[in-house]
Amino acid sequence: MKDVIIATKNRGKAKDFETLLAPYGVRVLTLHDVAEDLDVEETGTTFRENARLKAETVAERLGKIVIADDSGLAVDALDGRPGVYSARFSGEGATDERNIEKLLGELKKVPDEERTARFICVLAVAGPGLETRFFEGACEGRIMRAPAGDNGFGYDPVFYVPNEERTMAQLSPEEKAAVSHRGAAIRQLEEEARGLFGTEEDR
Ligand SMILES: O=P(O)(O)OP(=O)(O)OP(=O)(O)OC[C@H]1O[C@@H](n2cnc3c(O)ncnc32)[C@H](O)[C@@H]1O
Ligand SMILES: [Mg+2]
Repeated sequence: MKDVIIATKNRGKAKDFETLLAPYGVRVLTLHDVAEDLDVEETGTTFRENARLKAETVAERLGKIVIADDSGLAVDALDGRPGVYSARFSGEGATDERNIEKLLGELKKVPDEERTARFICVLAVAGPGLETRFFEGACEGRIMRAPAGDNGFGYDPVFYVPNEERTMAQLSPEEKAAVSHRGAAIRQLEEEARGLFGTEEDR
């Protein structure tokens, strides 16, 4: 079975990738499996810069092809915040719960029709002798007034997906894969980088 290395320590993201890559019959490995000690500082100011930093640092260390995911939530009423700072929105020791609490607090006075937002995902693929390539996906939605649903991670419980009439956390993993920013980015990658997950015969 072919291994696909995702340069992440986020177990929620890793689960998303397992669902997304299930059709390819590959095994998803994360930093927890291949380089637990490695902590890449996300010093960039764009998703692209941070995705590049994570992918290239880990690819260099391992001497293998690596995919990194830098993603986040852009809220229109907050001029695109928290954006690249989504994971660290509530500061030191941020958790998904505290990030959601801060977000709902900042949006308290924002009326329903102005609560539009999007999830953004940039994937970087890096490897020895390869020029790093980028693939992007987005998912449009609205920020709820209270969390709903237990699936997913991060801001999923407060991210309402209009076409599904539910929050991202109320979707099954397969349903999320079909509509999410991460799903869109992976499909882009699949289209442009055929063979990365193995040939037809390998599957
Ligand atoms: O850097 P790695 O180790 O991959 O893990 P991370 O959680 O720090 O990942 P990012 O730096 O890319 O920050 C992304 C944050 O954006 C949010 N986010 C991204 N994708 C999401 C999704 O599918 N559902 C909910 N929240 C998401 C969530 O808060 C993430 O922690
Ligand atoms: Mg991170």
